[in-house]
Amino acid sequence: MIPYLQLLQDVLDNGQFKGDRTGTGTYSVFGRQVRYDLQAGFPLLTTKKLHVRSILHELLWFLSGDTNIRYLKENGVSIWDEWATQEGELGPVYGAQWRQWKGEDGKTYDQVATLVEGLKKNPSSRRHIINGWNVACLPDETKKPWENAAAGLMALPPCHVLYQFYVCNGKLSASLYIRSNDLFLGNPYNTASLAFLTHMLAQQCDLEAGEIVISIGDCHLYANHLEQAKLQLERTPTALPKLNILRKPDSIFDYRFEDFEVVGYEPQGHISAPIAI
Ligand SMILES: Nc1nc(=O)c2c([nH]1)NC[C@@H]1CN(c3ccc(C(=O)N[C@@H](CCC(=O)O)C(=O)O)cc3)CN21
Ligand SMILES: O=c1ccn([C@H]2C[C@H](O)[C@@H](COP(=O)(O)O)O2)c(=O)[nH]1
Repeated sequence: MIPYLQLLQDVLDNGQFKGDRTGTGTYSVFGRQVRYDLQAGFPLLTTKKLHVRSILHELLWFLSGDTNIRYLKENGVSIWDEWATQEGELGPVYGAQWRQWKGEDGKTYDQVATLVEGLKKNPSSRRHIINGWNVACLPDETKKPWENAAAGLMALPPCHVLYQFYVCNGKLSASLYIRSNDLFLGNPYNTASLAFLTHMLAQQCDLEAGEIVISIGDCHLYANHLEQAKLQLERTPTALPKLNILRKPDSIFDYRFEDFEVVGYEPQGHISAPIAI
């Protein structure tokens, strides 16, 4: 996970301070790219312990098209609690746009099903995209996330906005644009989630997993994460774990939590950091 640690150092060295929506303040750089070869190991941070359960359940929840935190809470995952309404609603966030993008004609579009079909039938295509940025559903910036959700708008606009997939020489690679990235808390989740998704899609399409490439717009460290970032940089990264998927489900929508086994994940201790809401 050297590219991640280099990015942390980059932001510590070059980040400019600016205020932000949450009132916390961040140090940021604009426009960065990191890449990981999935054949070299599964990209989980070893310089702090990540809650892999949360990452995997969140991805399965996105893929199911669900936008209520009930499923996450039933599985002990609390990472979306702060943005939801009392009823657990987040409005039409990722799951809704991925699986039920609403067209003007009342028709809904399943971008994930279309993606898998396209990867299988027309692998050389340059149009393998999932896009979360549905302008009609963006929140009213003057309202709180849960107020927007209650009004049927997204609680937060998507951060991991645009996914593109690429098939070459029997390998599936993925590129993700993240418009705004919380480098200490969000980025490690986004990286591992993209890696899980790429392995799942590769399995469904009888391909090997290739590379993941992450391009970041506003790449920031919250002002109250600086000490944690420095502590992590004092640590030496160790060998990456390996992902085993224990069966081949019938479709991309049939994966269960128990199907995944991460072998050899031996991270250093967890480093806690406050989340900016
Ligand atoms: N400020 C901010 N950063 C984010 O990364 C973020 C948001 N907001 N809002 C929406 C989602 C929710 N995500 C989150 C939310 C919380 C954690 C977090 O607190 N992680 C802890 C462990 C918590 C757990 O997994 O139970 C960590 O130490 O990684 C991570 C990602 C990513 N997103
Ligand atoms: O997957 C995610 C989701 C969210 N984030 C971070 C990036 C920002 O710190 C906040 C969102 O605030 P905005 O004002 O909407 O940019 O959440 C992330 O890193 N990854």
